[in-house]
Amino acid sequence: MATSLPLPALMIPPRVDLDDPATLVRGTSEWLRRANLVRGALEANGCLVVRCRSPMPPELRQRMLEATPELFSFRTETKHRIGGADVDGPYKAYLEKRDSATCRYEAFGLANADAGRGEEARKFVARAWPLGNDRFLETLTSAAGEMAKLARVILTMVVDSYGLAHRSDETVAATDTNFRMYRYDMDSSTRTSPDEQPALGLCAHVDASYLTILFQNDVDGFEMKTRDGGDWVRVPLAGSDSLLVIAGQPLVAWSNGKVHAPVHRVVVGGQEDRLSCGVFLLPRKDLVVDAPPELVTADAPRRFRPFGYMDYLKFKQANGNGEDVLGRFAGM
Ligand SMILES: O=C(O)CCC(=O)C(=O)O
Ligand SMILES: [Fe+2]
Repeated sequence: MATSLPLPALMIPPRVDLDDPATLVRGTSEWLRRANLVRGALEANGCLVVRCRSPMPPELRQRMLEATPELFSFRTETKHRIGGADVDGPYKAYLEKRDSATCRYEAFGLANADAGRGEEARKFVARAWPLGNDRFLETLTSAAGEMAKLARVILTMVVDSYGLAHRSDETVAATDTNFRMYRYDMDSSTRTSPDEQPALGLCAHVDASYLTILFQNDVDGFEMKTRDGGDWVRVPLAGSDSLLVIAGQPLVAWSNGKVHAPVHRVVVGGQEDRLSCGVFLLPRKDLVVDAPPELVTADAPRRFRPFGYMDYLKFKQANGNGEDVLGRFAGM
């Protein structure tokens, strides 16, 4: 007989309406009001939902999610070839984790799909479909590009909201993006039986991005810890016109500890694959991550030493994914 599964408490993140950031004019009181809401949410629990139909329309999300199963249906060797050369750091070009009871997902990553003339996306699609797949290419280029745009708008809002509008452009310019597509696989070999506990799809971790923005199909499973600790809480699906925004540790360091980067994980256990996509807005590889002098004051003494982003990634890879990793690496 099926046992009832313990359901985690729900955590409803604050929602901020950024329905069309293009109509939000930087520097206006309306821009600043919403920027303050975004920053407040990132400081409180490192997490918010943004309502956004442009630049990332629901229709494009839908198209992207519908396109990914075809990509995941290639043979494993082909998937590694499609992924291309591994990029440095945690965001591998193609990653498969299904070997243990603790993780079961696979993901494709695409660095800077929005840069230049979309060369990276074109190469990616050509590796998968040597004869071309214009529809997939268009979907991938648009989705990755629009998500990157949105992530940069949100980072601009955060920096502006600290009263540091004069630093926003340089901060945002010194970023890379990585667009990722995930499948939490519920195929017959890994499917949980009805009386089995839900399994971890993605282990508990903190993100190595400034910001991560996610959307998914209608299979939930995203769980996090709030700033005050305690049990895991489940974040409900954001809804078809909304996206989930999470802060990562580089933003904690940049904000001198004001922003919180939540530990989060994905729990799966239903009968249906969970598909998700997201953009990671990352400090550029050569960047020294440091809090701006305005955020280091007598009342808020320096929390972290300046550090090279790549050095942080290497440390994180070697020393685990926990919340304490930034403090151990760069804490003062
Ligand atoms: O798939 C998801 O919803 C979460 C992915 C995630 O947390 C990550 O890759 O860092
Ligand atoms: Fe994450």
